[in-house]
Amino acid sequence: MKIFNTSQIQKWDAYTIKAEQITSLDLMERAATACFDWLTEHVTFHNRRICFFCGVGNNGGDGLVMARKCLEKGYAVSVYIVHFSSSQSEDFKKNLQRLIDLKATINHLVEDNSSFNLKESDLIIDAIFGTGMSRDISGFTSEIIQLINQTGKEVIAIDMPSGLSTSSLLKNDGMVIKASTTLTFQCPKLNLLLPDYFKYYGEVVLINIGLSESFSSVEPSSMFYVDANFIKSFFIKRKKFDHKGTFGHSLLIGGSFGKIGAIVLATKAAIGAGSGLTTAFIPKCGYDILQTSVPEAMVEIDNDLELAYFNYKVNPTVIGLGMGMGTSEKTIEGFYRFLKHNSTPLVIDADAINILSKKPSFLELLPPETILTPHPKELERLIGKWSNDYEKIDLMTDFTEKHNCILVNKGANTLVVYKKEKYFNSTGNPGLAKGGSGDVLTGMITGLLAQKYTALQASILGIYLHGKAADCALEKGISEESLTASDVIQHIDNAFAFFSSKTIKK
Ligand SMILES: NC(=O)C1=CN([C@@H]2O[C@H](COP(=O)(O)OP(=O)(O)OC[C@H]3O[C@@H](n4cnc5c(N)ncnc54)[C@H](OP(=O)(O)O)[C@@H]3O)[C@@H](O)[C@H]2O)[C@@H](O)CC1
Ligand SMILES: Nc1ncnc2c1ncn2[C@@H]1O[C@H](COP(=O)(O)OP(=O)(O)O)[C@@H](O)[C@H]1O
Ligand SMILES: [K+]
Repeated sequence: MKIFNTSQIQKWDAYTIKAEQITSLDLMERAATACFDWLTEHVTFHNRRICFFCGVGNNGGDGLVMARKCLEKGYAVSVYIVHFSSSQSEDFKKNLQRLIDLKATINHLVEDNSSFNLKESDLIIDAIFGTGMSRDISGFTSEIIQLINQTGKEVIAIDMPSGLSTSSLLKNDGMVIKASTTLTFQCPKLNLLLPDYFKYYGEVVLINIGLSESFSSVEPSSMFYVDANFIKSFFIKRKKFDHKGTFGHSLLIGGSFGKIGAIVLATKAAIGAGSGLTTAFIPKCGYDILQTSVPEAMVEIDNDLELAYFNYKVNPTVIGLGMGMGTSEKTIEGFYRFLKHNSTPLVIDADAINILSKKPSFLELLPPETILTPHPKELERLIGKWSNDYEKIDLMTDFTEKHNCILVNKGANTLVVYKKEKYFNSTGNPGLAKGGSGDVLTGMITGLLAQKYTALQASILGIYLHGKAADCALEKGISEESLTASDVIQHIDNAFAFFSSKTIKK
């Protein structure tokens, strides 16, 4: 799914209105009804008042429609109109009249009279500003936002938490509604994916309001939300006469004394992701462990306790390396010699990234489109510090352009950057925040790259399937707390089941 900015969203709304021959009022009714339906499924109305804080633009209009729907159901409702401007949108005015016709009590919040009283059990709906927020909020509107935040009550934001733009840096931290949930229309917005603003948007729910697909398929964007449909657009199904040679040979290089588990996990994950043949190249001390725990893999050995010579014999299609590798002098020297002679596509993780950070000259030796999978700390060592997410994305862009590589910044909504293109993951959960999860991801990406995927496709498919496998594990009853990296590997088949034609039901 493409990620659009405010002006593109406005164009999308207008295009849909024209294509479907509906009015903007109809579209507002549709959007607000979808939010109301979500509320009725997810919120308890018993012994509770729903307080709608509405601006005077179309976002406020959405709030008014929802308030009307609540009143029609007999729910307790209070409506507060925040008069931040003397001009009101036409659809706002029409919906205000419909609410007045229902004899609803409307509270008007203006510069000199902006106080309101909330009760303990009140639920707040934030419909002050949506995608039309175009400048810093000031005056009594900012006071209202601060007062709402101070109540500490549950807030559900409509489209955007008021005060947060769709896709520009927030200059005035603190002047934004802190929502526990944001019901955003049709597609995610950049600012609803960035870690910096999580404290404002909370859980993000995509509300389908039926905007025209023909618009989104032609409107250009360099930012994408990686969901199932996106994966389907390039997923390769297996054919009857395919054989193990069709799916490449993955070589996983890593491990050191005490960290053989990392390479075991990565090797299993490469096999689980569909690698045709898989070899692990490890220090001698891990030989029995690997042969016993991953009988499907071949094993070659290096020095006793750590990697030093990188003298494997196989001729792989792709190499994934760094997991549990350590950063001893001997390993660094061996890694350098390896890079000097290697031309096989690479997936680089963990200690191998740390070595590249220590020895930036090694970066020149990477083959084109090498995939690097740093977690935030490893990323910082590699590209330097950033003061906000926008700066981080700029630094990542520059780095990938300079070194012709792909960066996979791991975490919630893992971000893949390849030059101007940005891909945000939609799958995964905090159960993945545990040692070993990243080793599984590297193994999966390596196994996918060994097949017929491009480096960018393998990265995107890898992050999606990895997160999806973790989500499937939770659906099977495993808790976020107890989820292990091995559970993720065991559920890779469930993740594939969404795309693959033949699946095994567990
Ligand atoms: N279009 C459609 O068909 C549909 C739209 N939908 C809904 O509409 C929302 C977008 O509505 P919107 O464009 O009216 O913008 P909104 O966020 O309500 O605010 C606009 C007002 O705020 C003002 N303003 C801005 N910044 C300000 C500031 N800092 N301080 C003070 N004022 C400020 C701005 O003034 P201006 O910049 O024009 O001077 C203008 O008056 C969207 O999020 C969704 O909820 C859905 O119903 C689906 C169909
Ligand atoms: N809160 C979270 N939500 C979703 N995914 C997460 C979260 N925390 C971590 N992950 C995922 O778990 C993996 C952790 O990788 P990493 O930090 O390298 O772990 P390790 O090195 O211990 O294996 C990454 O794929 C990351 O995207
Ligand atoms: K809002």
